[in-house]
Amino acid sequence: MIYTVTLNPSIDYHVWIETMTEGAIHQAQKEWKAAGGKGINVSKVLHNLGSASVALGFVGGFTGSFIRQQLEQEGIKHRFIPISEDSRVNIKIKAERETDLSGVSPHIPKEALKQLLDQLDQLERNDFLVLAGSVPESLPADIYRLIMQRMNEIGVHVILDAKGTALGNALAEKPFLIKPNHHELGDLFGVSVTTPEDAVLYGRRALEMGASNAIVSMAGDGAVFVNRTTALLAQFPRQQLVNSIGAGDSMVAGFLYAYTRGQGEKEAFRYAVAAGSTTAISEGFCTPEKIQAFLPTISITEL
Ligand SMILES: Nc1ncnc2c1ncn2[C@@H]1O[C@H](COP(=O)(O)OP(=O)(O)O)[C@@H](O)[C@H]1O
Ligand SMILES: O=P(O)(O)OC[C@H]1O[C@](O)(COP(=O)(O)O)[C@@H](O)[C@@H]1O
Repeated sequence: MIYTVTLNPSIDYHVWIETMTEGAIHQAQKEWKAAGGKGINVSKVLHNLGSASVALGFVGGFTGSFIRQQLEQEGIKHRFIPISEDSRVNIKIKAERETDLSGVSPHIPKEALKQLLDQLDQLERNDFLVLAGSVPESLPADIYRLIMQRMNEIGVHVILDAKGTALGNALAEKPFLIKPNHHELGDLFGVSVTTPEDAVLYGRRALEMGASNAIVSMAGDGAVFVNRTTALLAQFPRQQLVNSIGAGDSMVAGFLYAYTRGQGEKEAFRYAVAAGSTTAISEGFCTPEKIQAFLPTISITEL
């Protein structure tokens, strides 16, 4: 079974305005509200592709009720732990460029964390667990590392999509896959990652620190896959970005979908890129049809 953990779910409030002017009152032209947070997005994309998963994490208040309801309406299984404070709202303003405003995280009580750890202790050998997104301040900063230590005892494969210290200190627990974007990978090593060659170099450093596989996404410039034996670059024809939200999460879901259906790393990587890109160039998340149409446009070369 595939499980996703979202420690900090959100309602993503997407709003379209013509021009953003500081200090002005803006009239929205269009809006769209979706249950979000990285693990939840991975569960949504897996569901679109026909793979079941169970979404775990903390939700609370009226915003938490919306998140639960939306997953239930879409037929996505969840075992969220209730908390008393409201889940956050993340605002995505689409004008000439996109501007994001992430809401304040709710407090996660110690008992709620214990409940999550108890749930995770029930996972079974060879399950896949996606740990994705930011860590609320009330949780230990090394929570992903602590969870992974427990998962390693069971034999669960962990996919980690995190940044900063939450990523850095969890690498030693040997995640099966990490998916930093090039900025996040650069931040980890205090450098700037701007070319595929940089992505291979620093992706390999992340492997030396413990990861088994790494996808380094580079937005419209493609993506790099590295493990101990291979380094691949995926490229595709440049297209107009429509929605960057959830593109990275779609990559994680795409890789997992293809890999758990027996595809090798190269084909799973190709599928991941097609999933990420079709989310990025259309409204709403990727679908199997859009992915199938995009796959032949991707070229994969060895670096
Ligand atoms: N303008 C674009 N055109 C096509 N694909 C894109 C574009 N922007 C992003 N993507 C796809 O989404 C993936 C993830 O985007 P990126 O911005 O690197 O990650 P994240 O969303 O995690 O920050 C990229 O590797 C690529 O496949
Ligand atoms: O937990 P974080 O890092 O604040 O990110 C949460 C945000 O990331 C998203 O999951 C989108 O992530 P990506 O664009 O990286 O795929 C949004 O749904 C959510 O608002």
